[in-house]
Amino acid sequence: MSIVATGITKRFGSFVALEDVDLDVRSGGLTALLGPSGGGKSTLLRIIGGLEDADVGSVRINGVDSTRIPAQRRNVGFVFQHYAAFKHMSVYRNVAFGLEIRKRPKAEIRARVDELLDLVHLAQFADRMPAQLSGGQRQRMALARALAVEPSVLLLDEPFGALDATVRKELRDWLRRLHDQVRVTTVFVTHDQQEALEVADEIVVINAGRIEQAGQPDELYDKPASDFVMRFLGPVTTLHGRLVRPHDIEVFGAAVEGAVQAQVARVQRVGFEVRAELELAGQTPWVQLTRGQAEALELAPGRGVWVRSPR
Ligand SMILES: Nc1ncnc2c1ncn2[C@@H]1O[C@H](COP(=O)(O)OP(=O)(O)OP(=O)(O)O)[C@@H](O)[C@H]1O
Repeated sequence: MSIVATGITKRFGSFVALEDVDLDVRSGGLTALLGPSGGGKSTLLRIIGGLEDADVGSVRINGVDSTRIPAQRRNVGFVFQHYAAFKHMSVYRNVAFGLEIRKRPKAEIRARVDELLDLVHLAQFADRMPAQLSGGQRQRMALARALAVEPSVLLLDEPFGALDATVRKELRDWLRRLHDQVRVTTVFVTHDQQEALEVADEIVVINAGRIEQAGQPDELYDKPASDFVMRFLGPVTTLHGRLVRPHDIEVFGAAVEGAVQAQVARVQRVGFEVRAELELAGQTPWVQLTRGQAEALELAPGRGVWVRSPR
């Protein structure tokens, strides 16, 4: 089920939240809307889902013009950062809810809910109440509930935003695997570039109401269309007046062709990597090396090295 949003403009009073935005999400993909806070990601997601109306523009879901179709009839599943579970219902009933109000046969509901609880690894918690789950388990329940009614598209707004770093990391791996299994067209909002790079097939970078660039993760990382995208997707430093990735700078212990001499100002170890701040003709670029590279170069403050910028 593809999603095509065309010429979307949305204002709140005189504030322009989205300006003439075009988005094309292919069927079965996992697409991240990535960008800084306030850029318009959630607004775009809400417009796709029908929770918000665009002032101008249209939304087509699987070829059908959905612009005027209310949210309940768009057949989309939503998961938000702070998921509103039914507190007085068990995990099982929370997941079954959408099917029960659609008056599906009991046996069918049971089979579907069991299958979903297996899928989100919550089968053993079916009888618990939401308050007895961890944050990560609750978000998995939310995913199961959203998937229960077989939505044509799944819209996730910072689904792991409220969880700590370790659980976030676990859930991203899990979401990737889950998506490989169910293949439902999914759009998720995140401001975390690592999350987008690890999980998404396609990343759409949104800033100040506009799309900066859309493409596959590697494409955006290797060929950013603007300094903004380059900065947003990973660490950068300036060498010879040009924005480059610190790990793309080559460092040598002796003069080689195309390299210029610099002096090591500071060396910092961060886990498995080493960052060295250099002094080079009044500039202070920094480079990122492996521990092995740093040891081979005997990197230490005051040492002279030769650096070559990436092509
Ligand atoms: N209902 C509203 N009324 C007024 N302004 C709004 C409304 N909803 C959103 N905005 C404004 O529109 C802009 C875009 O908001 P949006 O939530 O889409 O951004 P975002 O990129 O998702 O950011 P975040 O990650 O912080 O949620 C923000 O400046 C926000 O304050």
